[in-house]
Amino acid sequence: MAGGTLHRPDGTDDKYTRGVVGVHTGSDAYPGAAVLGVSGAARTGAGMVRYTGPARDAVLRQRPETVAAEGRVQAWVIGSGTDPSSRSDAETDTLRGILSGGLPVVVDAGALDLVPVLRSGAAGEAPWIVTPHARELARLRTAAGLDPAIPADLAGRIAQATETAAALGVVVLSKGADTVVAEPGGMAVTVAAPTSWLASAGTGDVLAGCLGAVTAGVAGRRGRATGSEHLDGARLLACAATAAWLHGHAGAAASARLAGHAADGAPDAPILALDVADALPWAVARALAAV
Ligand SMILES: NC(=O)C1=CN([C@@H]2O[C@H](COP(=O)(O)OP(=O)(O)OC[C@H]3O[C@@H](n4cnc5c(N)ncnc54)[C@H](O)[C@@H]3O)[C@@H](O)[C@H]2O)[C@@H](O)CC1
Ligand SMILES: Nc1ncnc2c1ncn2[C@@H]1O[C@H](COP(=O)(O)OP(=O)(O)O)[C@@H](O)[C@H]1O
Repeated sequence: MAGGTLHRPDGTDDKYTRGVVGVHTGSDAYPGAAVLGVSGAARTGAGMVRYTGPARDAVLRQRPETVAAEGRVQAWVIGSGTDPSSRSDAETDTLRGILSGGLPVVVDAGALDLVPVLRSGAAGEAPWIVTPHARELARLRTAAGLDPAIPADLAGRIAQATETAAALGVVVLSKGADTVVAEPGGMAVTVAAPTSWLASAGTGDVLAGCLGAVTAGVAGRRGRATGSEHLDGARLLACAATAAWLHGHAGAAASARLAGHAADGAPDAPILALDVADALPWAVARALAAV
């Protein structure tokens, strides 16, 4: 699963070959989502996380290694912790600029509304991974002229994600206990979460950051190897599946750790989103050990 998408740095690497993630998320209403996404990206092993959104102070308090300045980026994360109904025109212009920049973009939560607007009638594919939960996917499908009904079973969710990916020309990561990833060419992968303690506020923000880091890393290494950092749908699908796996296993590891590996065998405990971010290095180590 992690073969080709994760990489143990060696003596030839620097922070740019390891991937720079640009995170433009959060708002006055939801600064925590920015902290969670930046933490998810940093803990997945990004070479650098740049943060360009409005929650700078909160982000730097939690993660002082974050670079809060514009500069080179290999993949973006946008939308987490934002509400399109209160977005300013200037902010919409900023998001449109990121989306039209040609780099991979993880599009979450409050930026999802821009995807059908920009992709309707557009030719080819865009290097974007949209990360809706069930209700956000229904909204996205309504805006794209597709049936918004939430499917009753996994087969229906796979068909729905595949259809959405083809219609919009983007990769779709449909969140839930089973995360379904589909790309515009028709390939789809399902990643089952090993724990449902993940169903708590903010874990999706951590996933978006984790996915940004995996994607930036793949783009950075591809750029060094081939001179082009472009990632097609199949590569973006592999990044998304890897991030879903890392996120799920980080959640399970955090849950087991917080249960204290109790002598009576109690295997798991509630987790918070930041616990998931903090356990991501363990999941990366486990995935790399399996390559
Ligand atoms: N600490 C923070 O700052 C956090 C900020 N968050 C942000 O809060 C904003 C609103 O997020 P919401 O997800 O509540 O927004 P939505 O407006 O999409 O969700 C609201 C409604 O959607 C339904 N819904 C939510 N998740 C669902 C699911 N998985 N399946 C089916 N229906 C579902 C529920 O009925 C809920 O009342 C987003 O921008 C998000 O990024 C959240 O991520 C939580 C943590
Ligand atoms: N029942 C569940 N079992 C396992 N994982 C779940 C379950 N429900 C949600 N998740 C995962 O938790 C995360 C929730 O993300 P999201 O709905 O965006 O929440 P938030 O916006 O609060 O971060 C996703 O990664 C999703 O796949």
